[in-house]
Amino acid sequence: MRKSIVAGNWKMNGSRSLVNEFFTLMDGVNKQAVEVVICPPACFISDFQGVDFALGGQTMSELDNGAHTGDISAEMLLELGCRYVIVGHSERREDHGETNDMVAAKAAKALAAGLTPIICVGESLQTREAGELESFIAAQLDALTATLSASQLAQAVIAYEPIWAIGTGKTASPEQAQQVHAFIRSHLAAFDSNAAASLPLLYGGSVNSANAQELFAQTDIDGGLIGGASLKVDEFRKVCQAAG
Ligand SMILES: O=C(CO)COP(=O)(O)O
Repeated sequence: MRKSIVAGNWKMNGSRSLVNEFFTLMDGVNKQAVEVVICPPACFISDFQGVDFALGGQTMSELDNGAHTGDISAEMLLELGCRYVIVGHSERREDHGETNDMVAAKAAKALAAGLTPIICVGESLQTREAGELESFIAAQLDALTATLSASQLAQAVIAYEPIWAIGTGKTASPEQAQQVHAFIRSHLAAFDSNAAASLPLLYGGSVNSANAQELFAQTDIDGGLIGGASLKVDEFRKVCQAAG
């Protein structure tokens, strides 16, 4: 049985008062059935001390330390109590020029340090309409399998986030999402069938309490990576409940 995971990516949103509202998040959520993760801006991570859900960073450096202004290391995230870190979000790829190889290096560094990377992949509308969806995602996955061992891959999480569905209110249909998740799993199976079968695959892109249940019910969808709907505690709790 693969683990169900619902991760909230706050992006560059939130405040200390929003953090305080999230101390009740797990009321009525079945903790045995779903692993809940909040990835706030790094400056708020330590304000979550004592919560009964997991914490994650939104990005990290592939380097250990040094003269890299503004960056944060795996060790620092661990020291703040994180167990997860998002790597390769399309917004990082676009805003900060992160390449497939850089994302793979970050994932490898996270795993070596003992963090679970939530590795994001996903295509733009232009790529999808050009019929290049599978080759585009295959290239993103191939960079990972060129860098990670099979046992490392088995400890990672992959999130499929079609760029055209992020923050647009335009969710992939459950069938569209399932189709890509099945492709990801079968592509990774050529590298290592055990890792491909056991790896949690999350869907992200305009998930909310109204559509979560149907998405999470798909065979190869093991939970979600949630943006906008993770900023309201009542709404996010319902999304977590839909996975458990
Ligand atoms: O990018 C996302 C999560 O990482 C998805 O964002 P939305 O849920 O706001 O579409």
